[in-house]
Amino acid sequence: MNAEEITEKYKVAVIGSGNWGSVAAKLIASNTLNYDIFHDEVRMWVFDETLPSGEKLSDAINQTNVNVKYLPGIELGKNVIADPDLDHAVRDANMLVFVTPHQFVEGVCKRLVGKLRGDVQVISLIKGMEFKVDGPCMISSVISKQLGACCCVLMGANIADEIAEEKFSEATIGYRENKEVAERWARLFATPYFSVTAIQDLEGVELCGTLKNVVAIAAGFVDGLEMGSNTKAAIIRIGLNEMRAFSKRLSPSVREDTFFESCGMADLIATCFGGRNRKVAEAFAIHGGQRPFDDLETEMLQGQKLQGVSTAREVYQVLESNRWFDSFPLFRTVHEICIGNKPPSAIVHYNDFRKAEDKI
Ligand SMILES: NC(=O)C1=CN([C@@H]2O[C@H](COP(=O)(O)OP(=O)(O)OC[C@H]3O[C@@H](n4cnc5c(N)ncnc54)[C@H](O)[C@@H]3O)[C@@H](O)[C@H]2O)C=CC1
Ligand SMILES: O=C(CO)COP(=O)(O)O
Repeated sequence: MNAEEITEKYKVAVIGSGNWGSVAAKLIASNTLNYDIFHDEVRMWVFDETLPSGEKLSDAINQTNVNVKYLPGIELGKNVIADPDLDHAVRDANMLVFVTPHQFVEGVCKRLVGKLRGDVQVISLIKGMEFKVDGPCMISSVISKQLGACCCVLMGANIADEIAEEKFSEATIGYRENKEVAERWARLFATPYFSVTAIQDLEGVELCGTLKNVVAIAAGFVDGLEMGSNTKAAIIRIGLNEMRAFSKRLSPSVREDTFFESCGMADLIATCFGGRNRKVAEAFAIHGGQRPFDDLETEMLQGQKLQGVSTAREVYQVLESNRWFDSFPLFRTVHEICIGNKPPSAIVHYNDFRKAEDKI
Protein backbone atom coordinates (compact mmCIF):
# COMPACT_ATOMS: atom_id res chain seq x y z
CA MET A 1 0.00 0.00 0.00
CA ASN A 2 1.43 3.42 -0.91
CA ALA A 3 1.65 6.49 1.32
CA GLU A 4 -1.27 8.24 -0.41
CA GLU A 5 -3.64 5.35 0.32
CA ILE A 6 -2.53 5.29 3.97
CA THR A 7 -3.42 8.97 4.51
CA GLU A 8 -6.98 8.23 3.30
CA LYS A 9 -7.60 5.69 6.02
CA TYR A 10 -9.94 6.57 8.87
CA LYS A 11 -8.20 7.21 12.14
CA VAL A 12 -10.19 6.52 15.30
CA ALA A 13 -9.88 8.07 18.75
CA VAL A 14 -11.98 7.06 21.74
CA ILE A 15 -12.70 9.89 24.20
CA GLY A 16 -13.18 8.14 27.53
CA SER A 17 -11.80 5.00 29.13
CA GLY A 18 -14.30 3.95 31.78
CA ASN A 19 -16.11 0.63 31.85
CA TRP A 20 -17.98 1.01 28.53
CA GLY A 21 -15.29 3.22 27.01
CA SER A 22 -12.75 0.41 27.43
CA VAL A 23 -15.08 -2.20 25.95
CA ALA A 24 -15.84 0.13 23.02
CA ALA A 25 -12.10 0.48 22.40
CA LYS A 26 -11.76 -3.33 22.43
CA LEU A 27 -14.58 -3.78 19.88
CA ILE A 28 -13.17 -1.05 17.65
CA ALA A 29 -9.61 -2.32 17.89
CA SER A 30 -10.60 -5.75 16.63
CA ASN A 31 -12.21 -4.14 13.58
CA THR A 32 -9.48 -1.64 12.75
CA LEU A 33 -7.18 -4.64 12.36
CA ASN A 34 -9.74 -6.43 10.18
CA TYR A 35 -10.69 -3.65 7.75
CA ASP A 36 -8.26 -1.81 5.49
CA ILE A 37 -10.26 1.42 5.57
CA PHE A 38 -9.18 2.05 9.20
CA HIS A 39 -5.77 2.75 10.70
CA ASP A 40 -4.85 -0.13 13.00
CA GLU A 41 -4.06 2.06 16.00
CA VAL A 42 -6.89 3.23 18.27
CA ARG A 43 -6.03 6.09 20.63
CA MET A 44 -8.03 6.04 23.85
CA TRP A 45 -8.02 9.25 25.89
CA VAL A 46 -7.63 8.51 29.59
CA PHE A 47 -8.67 10.98 32.28
CA ASP A 48 -5.57 10.01 34.17
CA GLU A 49 -5.36 9.08 37.82
CA THR A 50 -2.83 7.54 40.15
CA LEU A 51 -3.48 3.96 41.16
CA PRO A 52 -2.91 2.72 44.76
CA SER A 53 0.39 1.24 43.46
CA GLY A 54 1.56 4.78 42.65
CA GLU A 55 1.46 4.06 38.91
CA LYS A 56 -0.50 6.20 36.44
CA LEU A 57 -3.57 4.44 35.03
CA SER A 58 -2.53 5.27 31.45
CA ASP A 59 0.93 3.71 31.99
CA ALA A 60 -0.65 0.62 33.53
CA ILE A 61 -2.98 0.23 30.53
CA ASN A 62 -0.11 0.55 28.07
CA GLN A 63 2.04 -1.91 29.96
CA THR A 64 -0.58 -4.59 30.56
CA ASN A 65 -3.05 -3.89 27.72
CA VAL A 66 -5.75 -4.06 30.39
CA ASN A 67 -7.70 -1.21 32.00
CA VAL A 68 -6.88 -2.46 35.47
CA LYS A 69 -9.29 -0.06 37.18
CA TYR A 70 -12.39 0.10 34.97
CA LEU A 71 -12.26 -3.24 33.12
CA PRO A 72 -9.95 -5.60 35.00
CA GLY A 73 -9.05 -8.95 33.47
CA ILE A 74 -9.90 -8.07 29.84
CA GLU A 75 -7.29 -7.50 27.13
CA LEU A 76 -8.15 -4.51 25.01
CA GLY A 77 -6.02 -5.37 21.98
CA LYS A 78 -2.40 -4.42 21.45
CA ASN A 79 -3.41 -1.67 19.03
CA VAL A 80 -5.25 0.28 21.77
CA ILE A 81 -2.95 3.03 23.03
CA ALA A 82 -3.95 4.83 26.23
CA ASP A 83 -3.18 8.54 25.96
CA PRO A 84 -3.59 10.97 28.89
CA ASP A 85 -3.06 13.99 26.60
CA LEU A 86 -6.42 14.90 25.05
CA ASP A 87 -4.99 17.06 22.26
CA HIS A 88 -2.53 14.36 21.33
CA ALA A 89 -5.15 11.61 21.49
CA VAL A 90 -7.38 13.30 18.91
CA ARG A 91 -4.60 14.57 16.64
CA ASP A 92 -5.27 13.51 13.02
CA ALA A 93 -8.34 11.50 14.07
CA ASN A 94 -11.32 11.76 11.74
CA MET A 95 -13.59 9.35 13.65
CA LEU A 96 -14.20 10.34 17.28
CA VAL A 97 -16.07 8.10 19.72
CA PHE A 98 -17.39 10.00 22.75
CA VAL A 99 -17.93 7.76 25.77
CA THR A 100 -17.41 9.71 28.99
CA PRO A 101 -20.05 9.94 31.73
CA HIS A 102 -22.42 12.67 30.52
CA GLN A 103 -21.52 15.22 33.20
CA PHE A 104 -17.99 15.57 31.76
CA VAL A 105 -18.75 15.89 28.06
CA GLU A 106 -19.20 19.65 27.92
CA GLY A 107 -15.83 20.29 29.59
CA VAL A 108 -14.12 17.87 27.24
CA CYS A 109 -15.72 19.47 24.17
CA LYS A 110 -14.57 22.95 25.28
CA ARG A 111 -11.00 21.67 25.35
CA LEU A 112 -11.37 20.27 21.83
CA VAL A 113 -12.67 23.41 20.10
CA GLY A 114 -10.32 24.31 17.25
CA LYS A 115 -8.23 21.17 17.73
CA LEU A 116 -10.06 18.79 15.41
CA ARG A 117 -9.83 18.00 11.71
CA GLY A 118 -12.43 19.75 9.55
CA ASP A 119 -13.77 16.42 8.24
CA VAL A 120 -14.16 14.78 11.66
CA GLN A 121 -17.18 12.51 12.24
CA VAL A 122 -18.41 11.90 15.78
CA ILE A 123 -20.48 9.25 17.52
CA SER A 124 -21.75 9.44 21.09
CA LEU A 125 -22.21 6.35 23.26
CA ILE A 126 -23.18 8.57 26.18
CA LYS A 127 -26.53 8.11 27.92
CA GLY A 128 -27.68 11.36 29.49
CA MET A 129 -28.88 14.89 28.82
CA GLU A 130 -28.30 18.48 29.97
CA PHE A 131 -30.92 20.97 31.10
CA LYS A 132 -30.00 24.48 29.96
CA VAL A 133 -31.67 27.88 30.33
CA ASP A 134 -33.37 27.43 26.98
CA GLY A 135 -34.46 23.88 27.75
CA PRO A 136 -33.24 20.30 27.44
CA CYS A 137 -30.26 19.49 25.28
CA MET A 138 -29.28 15.97 24.29
CA ILE A 139 -25.60 15.05 24.51
CA SER A 140 -25.23 14.61 20.73
CA SER A 141 -26.45 18.22 20.37
CA VAL A 142 -23.99 19.46 22.99
CA ILE A 143 -21.22 17.79 20.99
CA SER A 144 -22.36 18.94 17.54
CA LYS A 145 -22.98 22.50 18.70
CA GLN A 146 -19.62 22.84 20.40
CA LEU A 147 -17.54 21.06 17.79
CA GLY A 148 -19.53 21.90 14.66
CA ALA A 149 -19.40 18.24 13.66
CA CYS A 150 -22.06 15.75 12.64
CA CYS A 151 -22.81 13.38 15.55
CA CYS A 152 -24.50 9.96 15.41
CA VAL A 153 -25.35 7.94 18.53
CA LEU A 154 -24.95 4.28 19.49
CA MET A 155 -27.23 2.95 22.25
CA GLY A 156 -28.52 -0.49 23.20
CA ALA A 157 -28.78 -3.26 25.74
CA ASN A 158 -25.08 -3.11 26.35
CA ILE A 159 -23.96 -4.00 29.86
CA ALA A 160 -20.25 -3.45 29.25
CA ASP A 161 -18.89 -6.30 31.39
CA GLU A 162 -20.93 -8.84 29.41
CA ILE A 163 -19.79 -7.55 26.01
CA ALA A 164 -16.21 -7.57 27.32
CA GLU A 165 -16.64 -11.35 27.75
CA GLU A 166 -17.91 -11.54 24.16
CA LYS A 167 -21.44 -12.56 25.09
CA PHE A 168 -23.87 -11.77 22.27
CA SER A 169 -25.70 -8.45 22.29
CA GLU A 170 -27.25 -5.93 19.93
CA ALA A 171 -26.97 -2.16 19.54
CA THR A 172 -28.71 0.59 17.58
CA ILE A 173 -27.04 3.47 15.78
CA GLY A 174 -29.24 6.53 15.35
CA TYR A 175 -28.45 8.95 12.52
CA ARG A 176 -30.15 12.03 11.13
CA GLU A 177 -29.33 12.12 7.41
CA ASN A 178 -26.17 10.43 6.29
CA LYS A 179 -26.74 6.68 6.03
CA GLU A 180 -23.29 6.09 4.59
CA VAL A 181 -21.63 7.60 7.66
CA ALA A 182 -23.90 5.55 9.96
CA GLU A 183 -22.99 2.37 8.10
CA ARG A 184 -19.29 3.14 8.49
CA TRP A 185 -19.83 3.47 12.24
CA ALA A 186 -21.69 0.15 12.25
CA ARG A 187 -18.73 -1.45 10.49
CA LEU A 188 -16.36 -0.04 13.09
CA PHE A 189 -18.33 -1.56 15.99
CA ALA A 190 -20.00 -4.74 14.74
CA THR A 191 -18.49 -8.12 15.55
CA PRO A 192 -19.99 -11.64 15.51
CA TYR A 193 -21.02 -11.08 19.14
CA PHE A 194 -22.05 -7.41 18.76
CA SER A 195 -24.79 -6.92 16.19
CA VAL A 196 -25.35 -3.30 15.13
CA THR A 197 -28.34 -1.84 13.23
CA ALA A 198 -28.48 1.75 11.95
CA ILE A 199 -31.82 3.58 11.93
CA GLN A 200 -32.78 7.09 10.86
CA ASP A 201 -34.01 8.37 14.23
CA LEU A 202 -31.19 10.11 16.06
CA GLU A 203 -33.49 11.71 18.64
CA GLY A 204 -35.47 8.55 19.37
CA VAL A 205 -32.41 6.36 19.86
CA GLU A 206 -30.72 8.87 22.16
CA LEU A 207 -33.85 9.59 24.20
CA CYS A 208 -34.38 5.85 24.76
CA GLY A 209 -30.79 5.39 25.99
CA THR A 210 -31.08 8.41 28.26
CA LEU A 211 -34.52 7.89 29.80
CA LYS A 212 -34.20 4.18 30.56
CA ASN A 213 -31.69 5.07 33.29
CA VAL A 214 -34.47 6.85 35.22
CA VAL A 215 -36.67 3.76 35.00
CA ALA A 216 -33.72 1.62 36.11
CA ILE A 217 -33.52 3.66 39.32
CA ALA A 218 -37.22 2.93 39.91
CA ALA A 219 -36.60 -0.78 39.27
CA GLY A 220 -33.81 -0.71 41.85
CA PHE A 221 -36.15 0.81 44.45
CA VAL A 222 -38.64 -1.99 43.79
CA ASP A 223 -35.89 -4.60 44.21
CA GLY A 224 -34.65 -2.99 47.42
CA LEU A 225 -38.19 -3.04 48.81
CA GLU A 226 -38.53 -6.72 47.77
CA MET A 227 -41.76 -6.01 45.93
CA GLY A 228 -41.33 -8.89 43.50
CA SER A 229 -41.47 -9.57 39.78
CA ASN A 230 -45.01 -8.37 39.05
CA THR A 231 -44.31 -4.94 40.53
CA LYS A 232 -41.02 -4.68 38.68
CA ALA A 233 -42.69 -5.61 35.39
CA ALA A 234 -45.35 -2.96 36.07
CA ILE A 235 -42.67 -0.33 36.69
CA ILE A 236 -40.93 -1.30 33.44
CA ARG A 237 -44.22 -1.06 31.50
CA ILE A 238 -45.16 2.28 33.04
CA GLY A 239 -41.60 3.51 32.52
CA LEU A 240 -41.63 2.57 28.85
CA ASN A 241 -44.92 4.43 28.43
CA GLU A 242 -43.44 7.56 30.01
CA MET A 243 -40.27 7.21 27.91
CA ARG A 244 -42.35 7.12 24.75
CA ALA A 245 -44.64 10.02 25.74
CA PHE A 246 -41.75 12.19 26.94
CA SER A 247 -39.70 11.50 23.79
CA LYS A 248 -42.60 12.41 21.52
CA ARG A 249 -43.34 15.63 23.39
CA LEU A 250 -39.70 16.71 23.13
CA SER A 251 -39.26 15.50 19.60
CA PRO A 252 -42.44 14.69 17.66
CA SER A 253 -40.47 13.03 14.84
CA VAL A 254 -39.41 10.14 17.14
CA ARG A 255 -40.43 6.85 15.50
CA GLU A 256 -42.69 4.33 17.20
CA ASP A 257 -40.61 1.34 16.05
CA THR A 258 -37.46 2.74 17.69
CA PHE A 259 -38.86 1.59 21.05
CA PHE A 260 -38.69 -2.00 19.78
CA GLU A 261 -35.01 -1.78 18.78
CA SER A 262 -32.13 -2.71 21.08
CA CYS A 263 -31.94 0.93 22.25
CA GLY A 264 -35.56 0.75 23.43
CA MET A 265 -37.23 -2.09 25.22
CA ALA A 266 -34.14 -4.32 25.21
CA ASP A 267 -31.92 -1.74 26.92
CA LEU A 268 -34.68 -0.97 29.40
CA ILE A 269 -34.94 -4.64 30.38
CA ALA A 270 -31.16 -5.20 30.51
CA THR A 271 -30.59 -2.15 32.69
CA CYS A 272 -33.51 -2.86 35.02
CA PHE A 273 -32.03 -6.29 35.73
CA GLY A 274 -28.26 -5.98 35.33
CA GLY A 275 -27.24 -2.31 35.45
CA ARG A 276 -25.37 -0.14 37.93
CA ASN A 277 -28.27 2.32 38.32
CA ARG A 278 -30.52 -0.55 39.44
CA LYS A 279 -27.89 -1.91 41.81
CA VAL A 280 -27.19 1.37 43.61
CA ALA A 281 -30.90 2.30 43.75
CA GLU A 282 -31.58 -1.08 45.36
CA ALA A 283 -29.02 -0.27 48.08
CA PHE A 284 -30.58 3.20 48.50
CA ALA A 285 -33.98 1.62 49.17
CA ILE A 286 -32.52 -1.03 51.50
CA HIS A 287 -31.12 1.85 53.57
CA GLY A 288 -34.56 3.49 53.58
CA GLY A 289 -33.27 6.47 51.57
CA GLN A 290 -31.04 7.47 54.50
CA ARG A 291 -27.71 7.17 52.64
CA PRO A 292 -27.19 9.62 49.75
CA PHE A 293 -26.65 8.26 46.25
CA ASP A 294 -23.23 9.94 46.02
CA ASP A 295 -21.94 7.97 48.99
CA LEU A 296 -23.34 4.69 47.71
CA GLU A 297 -21.91 5.36 44.25
CA THR A 298 -18.43 5.96 45.67
CA GLU A 299 -18.65 2.89 47.90
CA MET A 300 -20.15 0.46 45.39
CA LEU A 301 -18.81 1.46 41.96
CA GLN A 302 -15.05 2.05 42.47
CA GLY A 303 -14.91 5.20 40.34
CA GLN A 304 -17.62 4.28 37.84
CA LYS A 305 -20.43 6.81 37.54
CA LEU A 306 -24.22 6.64 37.70
CA GLN A 307 -26.18 8.52 35.06
CA GLY A 308 -29.74 7.87 36.26
CA VAL A 309 -29.83 10.17 39.30
CA SER A 310 -28.69 13.28 37.43
CA THR A 311 -30.84 12.36 34.42
CA ALA A 312 -33.86 12.10 36.76
CA ARG A 313 -33.08 15.66 37.92
CA GLU A 314 -32.78 16.93 34.35
CA VAL A 315 -36.02 15.19 33.34
CA TYR A 316 -37.73 16.70 36.41
CA GLN A 317 -36.60 20.17 35.27
CA VAL A 318 -38.20 19.56 31.88
CA LEU A 319 -41.43 18.43 33.55
CA GLU A 320 -41.42 21.46 35.85
CA SER A 321 -40.71 24.00 33.14
CA ASN A 322 -43.48 22.57 30.92
CA ARG A 323 -45.99 21.82 33.74
CA TRP A 324 -46.02 18.16 32.74
CA PHE A 325 -45.94 16.63 36.24
CA ASP A 326 -49.37 15.00 36.01
CA SER A 327 -48.45 13.05 32.89
CA PHE A 328 -45.17 11.62 34.22
CA PRO A 329 -45.66 10.41 37.82
CA LEU A 330 -42.93 7.79 37.61
CA PHE A 331 -40.23 10.17 36.33
CA ARG A 332 -41.33 12.81 38.83
CA THR A 333 -41.34 10.43 41.80
CA VAL A 334 -37.91 8.96 40.99
CA HIS A 335 -36.34 12.39 41.37
CA GLU A 336 -38.29 13.22 44.52
CA ILE A 337 -37.12 9.97 46.11
CA CYS A 338 -33.51 10.51 44.99
CA ILE A 339 -33.37 13.91 46.72
CA GLY A 340 -35.05 12.61 49.88
CA ASN A 341 -38.39 14.39 49.52
CA LYS A 342 -40.26 11.08 49.44
CA PRO A 343 -39.50 7.60 50.80
CA PRO A 344 -38.51 4.81 48.35
CA SER A 345 -41.94 3.19 48.90
CA ALA A 346 -43.54 6.17 47.09
CA ILE A 347 -42.38 4.60 43.81
CA VAL A 348 -45.66 2.69 43.57
CA HIS A 349 -48.51 5.14 43.27
CA TYR A 350 -51.12 3.20 41.40
CA ASN A 351 -53.67 5.99 41.17
CA ASP A 352 -51.18 8.52 39.82
CA PHE A 353 -50.07 6.09 37.11
CA ARG A 354 -53.60 5.35 35.94
CA LYS A 355 -54.58 9.03 35.90
CA ALA A 356 -51.43 9.84 33.91
CA GLU A 357 -52.13 7.15 31.34
CA ASP A 358 -55.48 8.75 30.63
CA LYS A 359 -53.55 11.91 29.72
CA ILE A 360 -50.69 10.51 27.57
N1 LIG B 1 -20.84 0.75 31.59
C1 LIG B 1 -21.84 0.32 30.84
O1 LIG B 1 -22.27 -0.84 30.94
C2 LIG B 1 -22.45 1.24 29.83
C3 LIG B 1 -22.28 2.61 29.89
N2 LIG B 1 -22.88 3.40 28.95
C4 LIG B 1 -22.73 4.85 28.98
O2 LIG B 1 -21.41 5.20 28.60
C5 LIG B 1 -21.02 6.43 29.24
C6 LIG B 1 -19.67 6.23 29.90
O3 LIG B 1 -19.77 5.20 30.83
P1 LIG B 1 -18.54 4.29 31.29
O4 LIG B 1 -17.53 4.15 30.19
O5 LIG B 1 -19.13 3.06 31.85
O6 LIG B 1 -17.84 5.18 32.41
P2 LIG B 1 -17.69 4.87 33.98
O7 LIG B 1 -18.97 4.85 34.67
O8 LIG B 1 -16.81 3.69 34.12
O9 LIG B 1 -17.04 6.25 34.47
C7 LIG B 1 -15.81 6.47 34.87
C8 LIG B 1 -15.01 7.26 33.87
O10 LIG B 1 -15.16 8.68 34.11
C9 LIG B 1 -13.86 9.25 34.05
N3 LIG B 1 -13.81 10.53 34.74
C10 LIG B 1 -13.86 10.77 36.07
N4 LIG B 1 -13.77 12.11 36.30
C11 LIG B 1 -13.69 12.69 35.07
C12 LIG B 1 -13.58 14.04 34.63
N5 LIG B 1 -13.57 15.06 35.51
N6 LIG B 1 -13.50 14.28 33.30
C13 LIG B 1 -13.55 13.29 32.42
N7 LIG B 1 -13.64 11.98 32.77
C14 LIG B 1 -13.71 11.71 34.08
C15 LIG B 1 -12.99 8.18 34.69
O11 LIG B 1 -11.64 8.40 34.37
C16 LIG B 1 -13.54 6.94 34.00
O12 LIG B 1 -12.97 6.78 32.73
C17 LIG B 1 -22.15 6.77 30.22
O13 LIG B 1 -22.99 7.75 29.65
C18 LIG B 1 -22.93 5.46 30.36
O14 LIG B 1 -24.31 5.64 30.61
C19 LIG B 1 -23.60 2.88 27.91
C20 LIG B 1 -23.77 1.53 27.80
C21 LIG B 1 -23.22 0.61 28.76
O1 LIG C 1 -26.58 1.48 29.74
C1 LIG C 1 -26.30 0.41 30.22
C2 LIG C 1 -26.62 -0.87 29.58
O2 LIG C 1 -27.09 -0.71 28.28
C3 LIG C 1 -25.61 0.36 31.52
O3 LIG C 1 -26.49 0.80 32.50
P1 LIG C 1 -25.94 1.20 33.93
O4 LIG C 1 -25.21 2.51 33.76
O5 LIG C 1 -27.13 1.27 34.80
O6 LIG C 1 -24.99 0.10 34.32
